[in-house]
Amino acid sequence: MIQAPTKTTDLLAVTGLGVAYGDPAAPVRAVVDVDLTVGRGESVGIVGESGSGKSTLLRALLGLHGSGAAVSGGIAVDGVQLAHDPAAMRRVRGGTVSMVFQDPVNAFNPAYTLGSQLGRLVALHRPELGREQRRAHVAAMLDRVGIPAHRTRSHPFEFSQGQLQRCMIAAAFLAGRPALVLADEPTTSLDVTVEAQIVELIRDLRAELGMSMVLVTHNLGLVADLCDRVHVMYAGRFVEHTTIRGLFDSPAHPYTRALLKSAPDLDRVRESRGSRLPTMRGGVPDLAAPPPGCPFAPRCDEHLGEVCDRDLPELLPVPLMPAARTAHGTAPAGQASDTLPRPGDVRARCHRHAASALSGGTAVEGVKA
Ligand SMILES: Nc1ncnc2c1ncn2[C@@H]1O[C@H](COP(=O)(O)OP(=O)(O)OP(=O)(O)O)[C@@H](O)[C@H]1O
Repeated sequence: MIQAPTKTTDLLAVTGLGVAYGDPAAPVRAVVDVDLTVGRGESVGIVGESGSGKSTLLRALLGLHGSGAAVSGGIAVDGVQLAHDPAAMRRVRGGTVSMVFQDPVNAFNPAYTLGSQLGRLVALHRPELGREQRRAHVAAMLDRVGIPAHRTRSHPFEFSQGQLQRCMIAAAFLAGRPALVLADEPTTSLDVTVEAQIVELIRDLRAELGMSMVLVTHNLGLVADLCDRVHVMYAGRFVEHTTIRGLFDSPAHPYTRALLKSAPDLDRVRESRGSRLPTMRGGVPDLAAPPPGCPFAPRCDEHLGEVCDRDLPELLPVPLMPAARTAHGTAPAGQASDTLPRPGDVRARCHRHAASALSGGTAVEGVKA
């Protein structure tokens, strides 16, 4: 049985992380100045549109960004700095920190049976186990994720996508003793019923084993199901950091509000009766030549004027809206009040909030943040 981590310091501490691809003279800045901490046993979501840099960020945490990328900033796991130390990164990759990839089909080698691939992983991360113990461990791993042990003799192409995703979850959560699992869109390739089963499996394994998780997704419902707090990412930067309750009840950044409005749900689909569902206008800017000022300004419905086009806003604490403050004092029965946003929980990168803080509540046209 894998033991839950016990120390209280942050397990993951990312500071000023940057990842740039391509020509250094005109780089694609896929991740810019990202700070991220994950405590022991905590689950943190990262949401944003396609192309906002989520997968690049996650891959960089394990040094999987590829040789064409320039990485700057710090990545510390358990207090050990990994960012510019490939040997240290190799020591934690797959062991202390493991990863669930988006596409389970391409994550396995079609030429080898599942048992041999999982067996090699176990041998790498549990060298103390002998051959028979290793076999038993692989069978137990598969059994835990709902795959019959005799399927160790099958090849990856003999499994459905959902079964393969279960196998990948077994590899990430159970082959070694990970303290942190990075999950990149773990349900994107699955239909809704299988998605629900996989979400339940991940939730159960985390509850049982106590590991931390960073979950990257464009699916806000998945974040609500699996995370404690969330960062919203746009054009390579974090633009909002909030609690799950804060995300849905009092989103602070205009981009977060636009994301929530664009998320399809059954009620909205029913109401629209064939008319167009709301979408966000425009697209993520070219990350090789982002607009000056706030990168969301050209698409923002709450644009304040020149300041948004000129100055990049800082990530600042957001004063809670009255509704969120009230909600905090009156948590519904069964709802832990610490899941609700508290003053200081929410930070957003938006001139609107800087203006509001400076003027005592009223947004001011053209204010300098
Ligand atoms: N290997 C690479 N070489 C050059 N540019 C890249 C590379 N990988 C990603 N990018 C660019 O980095 C930016 C961010 O891509 P990334 O895949 O991280 O976004 P994402 O938010 O994860 O999107 P998705 O949800 O579609 O995976 C995009 O502009 C993409 O074209």
